[in-house]
Amino acid sequence: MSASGFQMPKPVLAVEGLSVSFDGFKAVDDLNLYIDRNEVRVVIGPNGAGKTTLLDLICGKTRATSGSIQFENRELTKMREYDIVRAGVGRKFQNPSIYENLTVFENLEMSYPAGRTVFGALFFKRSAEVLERVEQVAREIMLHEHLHQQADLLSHGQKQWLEIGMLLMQDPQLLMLDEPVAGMSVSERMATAELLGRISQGRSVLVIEHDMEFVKRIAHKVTVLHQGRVLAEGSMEAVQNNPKVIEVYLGH
Ligand SMILES: Nc1ncnc2c1ncn2[C@@H]1O[C@H](COP(=O)(O)OP(=O)(O)OP(=O)(O)O)[C@@H](O)[C@H]1O
Repeated sequence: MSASGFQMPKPVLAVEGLSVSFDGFKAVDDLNLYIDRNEVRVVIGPNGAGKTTLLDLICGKTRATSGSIQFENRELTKMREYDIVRAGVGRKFQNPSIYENLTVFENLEMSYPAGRTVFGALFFKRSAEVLERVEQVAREIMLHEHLHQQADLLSHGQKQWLEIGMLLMQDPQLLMLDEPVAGMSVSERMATAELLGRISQGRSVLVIEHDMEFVKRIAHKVTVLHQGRVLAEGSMEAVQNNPKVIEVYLGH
């Protein structure tokens, strides 16, 4: 606490001294990263910098060799993948994993957390609460007019939004997205930038992205990874003008 008694809000995610080695090769090397609520953080860096591995570590897919990942006062490095999801961490991979033969509505509905008991999961009903949540999320992801459309008929961008919607059904406090606009049209990119701005309200969003125009549009702060370490961090402008970043990444 400072002399004035003002206390900085604690970051939602605090990654400290995080390392992972694969056969002696350090893919992530003594990494520190802090993300606040309402923040959209973008991680950039050359191929092999450790970006995907960082997300794998946070969601429990890969186990850290050392270091800690504190998420809302819970230590994620000791938790199973499933429990990390339940703790409020959602992750979208590059390829959408929606059910193509189901409607938008059904895809969203089945992503609603089905209650805490086995009984709740088995006798899950279309309660008013679920309906309301589906409609709310569908509006958020711009698919409310497509609720009863089969998912395979959606555009590539709409499929990506649907998957984001499926994650939002669980109301994660941290949402991680790996190259969310890959393959999208210009107008879909613009709409996705606005979508990310909306969904960061009240939560934290961590994005891996190579498209610098898109990064500029969405990032509150940018972290540049290089060889598993943080090379630079700050505003897009500061990072873009950083000679070390230009040398290893942006100058190519
Ligand atoms: N399970 C694994 N076993 C061995 N090596 C791995 C494993 N996962 C990642 N690596 C290595 O770790 C390094 C970092 O990979 P990572 O995929 O995290 O990079 P990235 O920054 O996401 O790159 P890209 O932009 O190409 O996706 C690479 O050299 C990769 O080959």
